[in-house]
Amino acid sequence: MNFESLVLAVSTASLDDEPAARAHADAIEFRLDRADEPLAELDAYDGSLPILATNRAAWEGGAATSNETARIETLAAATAREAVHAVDVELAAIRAGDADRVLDAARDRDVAVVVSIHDFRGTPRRRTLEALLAEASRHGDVAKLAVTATDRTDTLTLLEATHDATTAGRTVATMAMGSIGSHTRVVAPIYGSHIAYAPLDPDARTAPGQLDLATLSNALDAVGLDRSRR
Ligand SMILES: O=C1C[C@@](O)(C(=O)O)C[C@@H](O)[C@@H]1O
Repeated sequence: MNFESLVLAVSTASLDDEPAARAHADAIEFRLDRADEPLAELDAYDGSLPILATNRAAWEGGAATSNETARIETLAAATAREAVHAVDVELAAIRAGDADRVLDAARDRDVAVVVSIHDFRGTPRRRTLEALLAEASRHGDVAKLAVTATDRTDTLTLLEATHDATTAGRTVATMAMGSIGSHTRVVAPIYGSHIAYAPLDPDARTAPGQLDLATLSNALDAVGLDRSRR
């Protein structure tokens, strides 16, 4: 997965979405936490899109119900599958000292690490966002920050933090969740966000305010963004 340009990832609980997503997506974000048999699905996968594996903890808005050790172990096991080019690990899990297994496995197998932060309540101030992106950058290849916008000032704060982090040489992925933040899914990549997420179907959103895959893909192309597979 080439994070030098923008990666549009279709977010999904099923790898069966790959053929339909291929026309628009550069990668699959496979939500292991939403799948019944994620490792078996990975074993059976024969699609062409590279996979970013996410096993989102319930405490970070995900559906993983296993204990933390098992959750991280599943993610570490995913790094052994050839199609898995990147894994998503929460900054909070790294801070807690729970993520070493997956960080080590990813390093050994040359799998990229996306270090993620989600704020489902609001948008902290710009300096806090910059500090979070700087901290996440120290642990992985991409620092990902999803905040919740409750007014337009929040979206501007997110875009400024994205621009500052990019100017400082960090590789980031950012978005403002919620309907007010929807447009940041198109605009944040202009300011340096390197991953955009979209469900194949609007009904299968994995976060509030997401645009569907075809809509986001067309919008990103319309504003002239350089995409990783194109
Ligand atoms: O962290 C992210 C970003 C996201 O929350 C979004 O807002 O698009 C969607 C999630 O599937 C993904 O893991």
